[in-house]
Amino acid sequence: MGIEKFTDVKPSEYLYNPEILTRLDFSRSPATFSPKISAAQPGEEWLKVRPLQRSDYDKGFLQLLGQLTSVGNVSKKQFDERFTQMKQSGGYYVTVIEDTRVGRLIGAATLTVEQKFIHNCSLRGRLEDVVVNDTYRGKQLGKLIVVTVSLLAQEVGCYKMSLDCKDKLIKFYETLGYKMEAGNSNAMNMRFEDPS
Ligand SMILES: CC(=O)SCCNC(=O)CCNC(=O)[C@H](O)C(C)(C)COP(=O)(O)OP(=O)(O)OC[C@H]1O[C@@H](n2cnc3c(N)ncnc32)[C@H](O)[C@@H]1OP(=O)(O)O
Repeated sequence: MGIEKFTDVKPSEYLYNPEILTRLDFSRSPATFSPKISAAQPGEEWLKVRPLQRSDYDKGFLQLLGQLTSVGNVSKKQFDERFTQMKQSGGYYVTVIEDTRVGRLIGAATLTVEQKFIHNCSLRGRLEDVVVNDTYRGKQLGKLIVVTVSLLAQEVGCYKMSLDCKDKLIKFYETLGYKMEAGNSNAMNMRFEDPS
């Protein structure tokens, strides 16, 4: 298994430049992998970590997200339009793991990058929509996809990365370098209408 070259698909079909994934240094993460794996070398020949592609509509991307939350009935046209909008606006790093034996997506996580004026026009990352297909869980793929997008945040210049999660996942994220900050770890929401 070698470092992926990403030459099989036209660059325009990727949501972001895939080459950036080959540069991530997994030794910078506090996560422990046993055996050792990384985005470039995910441990099996048939596993590929890569940016979302336009054609992933047909590789079960929305069904995978359906294991995280309600997705609704998104048509191929809607998916295509959203993909184009995300690509044009930049700052959306939807990252997936594919089982190439079956051509299906089995893991996903998103880094979104907010542009700020504060902190000297800084960038802040948010970790969103983390999911691993239930038949593939417990094999380090959750850690792999979260560490991948967290290192990606650092690589693109974010000064911090934040997430919201259920209480039972706090330990999982702590092992990957996320911390509850005393007096500053409350998530609050104002809900408008149910989008699904
Ligand atoms: C920011 C957000 O998006 S939060 C939303 C997170 N996503 C979800 O809840 C969707 C449903 N759940 C999932 O998709 C998966 O269970 C994930 C992504 C949370 C974890 O994926 P997995 O591939 O099973 O994780 P992985 O095998 O890398 O597990 C890493 C460690 O976390 C622990 N862990 C994994 N899932 C959970 C869980 N739900 N609760 C507690 N601990 C967990 C594992 O026991 C493992 O511990 P170990 O390293 O000591 O053995």
